[in-house]
Amino acid sequence: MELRDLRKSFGKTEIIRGASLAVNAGERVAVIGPNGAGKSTLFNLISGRFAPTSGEVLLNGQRIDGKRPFEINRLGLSRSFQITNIFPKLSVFENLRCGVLWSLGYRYTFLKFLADLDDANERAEQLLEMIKLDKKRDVLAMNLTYAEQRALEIGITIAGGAGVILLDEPTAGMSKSETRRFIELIKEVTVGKTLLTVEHDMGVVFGLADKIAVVVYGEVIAFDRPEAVRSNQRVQEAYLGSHVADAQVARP
Ligand SMILES: Nc1ncnc2c1ncn2[C@@H]1O[C@H](COP(=O)(O)OP(=O)(O)OP(=O)(O)O)[C@@H](O)[C@H]1O
Repeated sequence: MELRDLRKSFGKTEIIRGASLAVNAGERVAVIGPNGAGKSTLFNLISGRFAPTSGEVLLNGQRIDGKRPFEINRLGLSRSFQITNIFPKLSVFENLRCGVLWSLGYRYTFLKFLADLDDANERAEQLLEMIKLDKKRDVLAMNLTYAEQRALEIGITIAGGAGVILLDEPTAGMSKSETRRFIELIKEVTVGKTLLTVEHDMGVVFGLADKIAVVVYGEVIAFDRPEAVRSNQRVQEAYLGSHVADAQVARP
């Protein structure tokens, strides 16, 4: 997955200001940066929610910028849409099956649907075990705990077998012990896949990431192994600068 001099303006304000990044297949990357730096906007550009103002996004060497989210999904990039994407009144198994069928391109093609239903059921059963919710197979999604719902969301995200997975703060709102377990789960289900997460929690960053991309004012100012990023002068200055700025804003 590669970004080349990516730019995005909202009105007259340039929010993404020439971001470049080359993520190798199979790497787990945490995208960090101060509030408002443009991390979510970058994810929106990669997943096709927004079209860039200029620059390129490549997936497996193919340009995907300007394509629609479902087209990008079919090309092998899947983004978690948080728990709003879960059907609360369907069971865990049914939610996963929907994820599988959607990824196979089903909408209302009923005959095709019936022919392939066995495969979808089998895949949904596999996913159920992968996200460790097999004991909750027939529980309605709305009756799961928060952490279980987030696990289900990951299951739906990986349902189609995409090679590149984007997760936006996957452990947000979890307790420390839930977070620890969840990091392990994410690692397990993304083995061999390329993973990008937007993350604020440094425990998650260092527990999960092979590499860290630091976004500041719409640019990737560092992209390296965690230890190297930690000692990077520019990163320290950017974080210190933003903390000082926050503290000044916070002062009455
Ligand atoms: N659709 C939009 N229209 C106008 N401005 C936007 C839009 N989306 C984001 N922005 C602006 O772009 C800037 C970057 O926002 P973004 O959400 O990408 O930052 P972030 O790094 O994800 O922040 P946080 O860590 O707080 O989630 C912000 O100033 C935000 O107000």
